[in-house]
Parts: sequence; structure tokens; C-alpha cells
Amino acid sequence: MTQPIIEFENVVKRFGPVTVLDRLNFSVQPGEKVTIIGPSGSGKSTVLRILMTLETIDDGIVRVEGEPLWHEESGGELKPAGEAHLRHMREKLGMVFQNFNLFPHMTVRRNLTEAPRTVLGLPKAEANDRAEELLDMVGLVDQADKFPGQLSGGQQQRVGIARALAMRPKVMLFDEPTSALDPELVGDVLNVIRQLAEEHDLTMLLVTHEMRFAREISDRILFFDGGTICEEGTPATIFGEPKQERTREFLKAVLDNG
Ligand SMILES: Nc1ncnc2c1ncn2[C@@H]1O[C@H](COP(=O)(O)OP(=O)(O)OP(=O)(O)O)[C@@H](O)[C@H]1O
Repeated sequence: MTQPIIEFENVVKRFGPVTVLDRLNFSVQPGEKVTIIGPSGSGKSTVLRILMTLETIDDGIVRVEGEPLWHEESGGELKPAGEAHLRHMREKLGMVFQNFNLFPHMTVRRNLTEAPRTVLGLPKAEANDRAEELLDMVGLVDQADKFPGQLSGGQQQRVGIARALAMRPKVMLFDEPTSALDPELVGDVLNVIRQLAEEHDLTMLLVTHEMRFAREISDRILFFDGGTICEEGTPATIFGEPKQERTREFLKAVLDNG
């Protein structure tokens, strides 16, 4: 087995008195497409937010490409990471948010070129070429001069995906990317994610309530419950013959409503 690109080792996350992640352990291999499913409040989004350094951890260790995310090694010991380390680690990851989180006062093109220029120091022409290529990929090359507010939710989310990709991350995190969309706009966004999964060796970690989609694109499914992984396996196992009663109950409830 190669070195995992993501590792959570006994990770604990608390919000006040509530333990959201309870000594969570899992790892993701490079290029793997892994989907986290589970009931509301089970800590799925928190896992992605920790990886994106938007939430701290209370205990345990998170590694990206074998390097501690929230810690730095100093004299053989791990100490809390400083801002420079976090910035360096953050560049390995791109995140697509439920509510798009685009910069509303910037054009679509500028949304894609801003971070490559300011963070990666890309020259303007190169950043523009990269933006053009990505907008072409998500089918929005003709919308480059518009502002996010002039686009539909589905178009905004496709810009969100292109914006994350513009930083050439090694891992893409998707946090319920279609749950804020009107049903008729979901398909185009899923098609873009599907294409990414099929054509690139990007590592993908996805949180979604779209069970059919999860089954189709994932190499592995993690079923979260109560801040730990209750069951994991291939889509065929988790959806076809789940072993845990809790998984069966959850899937029955969501598939009956779906
Ligand atoms: N900033 C915060 N402050 C306090 N509690 C929080 C915060 N963020 C999340 N929580 C709580 O942590 C728990 C896990 O949240 P999280 O968003 O990770 O769940 P989830 O599994 O993604 O749920 P959903 O499917 O509803 O999005 C929830 O009980 C939530 O209310």
C-alpha cells in the first residue's frame, strides 16, 4: 500500500460540551474517490472543514501526504502549527462549499485568477489561460465577465469547482455541493464532478446526500454515525449488503425519501 494522502488518527473535535468527532480514524489513498454519508450532525462537514484548516482539532493527528496538518515537528516533537505551515498545507487542498462562497464583487474570471495570482504568484496571462481552460471544462467560458449574482446556482457552483481547481490541489473536498440547488440544476453540477472523477487522478473526498451519485462515482463509502465510522466499504457492499443495522436503517430512510 502506498502512503495515504489523508490520514485521521484518533481525531477528537468538540464544540463546547458536544463531542462531534470521537477518536476518528480513517485514511484515503492518492487518487481514491471517497464519499462520506451519514445522518445530519454526524460530523461529515466537520471532517472537510478540519482538512481545509477552517476548524481546529482537540486531540489526535491529521496528516496530508504524511505531513502533520495541525502540527509542526520541532526538535523531534510535535507542536501546534504556525500560520506559514497552515498556508503551505492548505495549498494541497481545494474545497467546494454548499453555498458556493464565491467573491460576489469579482467577475467569474477574477474569482478564478485571484488566488493563483496572489497565493501562487502566477503571471496574469497564465492565470487567465488557466481560468479559460477550467471555465471551458465546466461549460461556462461565455460567462467569464459576469458577476456571481448574475448566474444560476448551478452555474455558480460550477464556477466554485473551477475556482478550487485553479489552485491545482492534490485533494478536492466537496461539501454537499448540490444541496443548495434547485433540483433541475443538480444534474449539470454532478456531471462536472463525475467527469473530474473519471478523467483525473485527483483524490476526492465528498460529503453528499445524493446516494445514487455516491454509489456511482465512489471507490469507497464511509458511513458516519455519532462522530465515528460505523461502517465502510465499497459502494456495492454499503448499498447492497450493509452489515450494520444502523447503516441499513439510515439507507432505508434516505432511499425511501429519495
Ligand atoms: N461552529 C460550530 N459551533 C458549534 N457547533 C457546531 C459548529 N459546527 C458544527 N457544529 C455541530 O457539530 C455537529 C456536526 O456538524 P457537521 O456540520 O459536521 O455535521 P454533518 O454530518 O455535516 O451534518 P449535515 O448533514 O446536517 O450537514 C452538529 O451537531 C453541529 O450542530
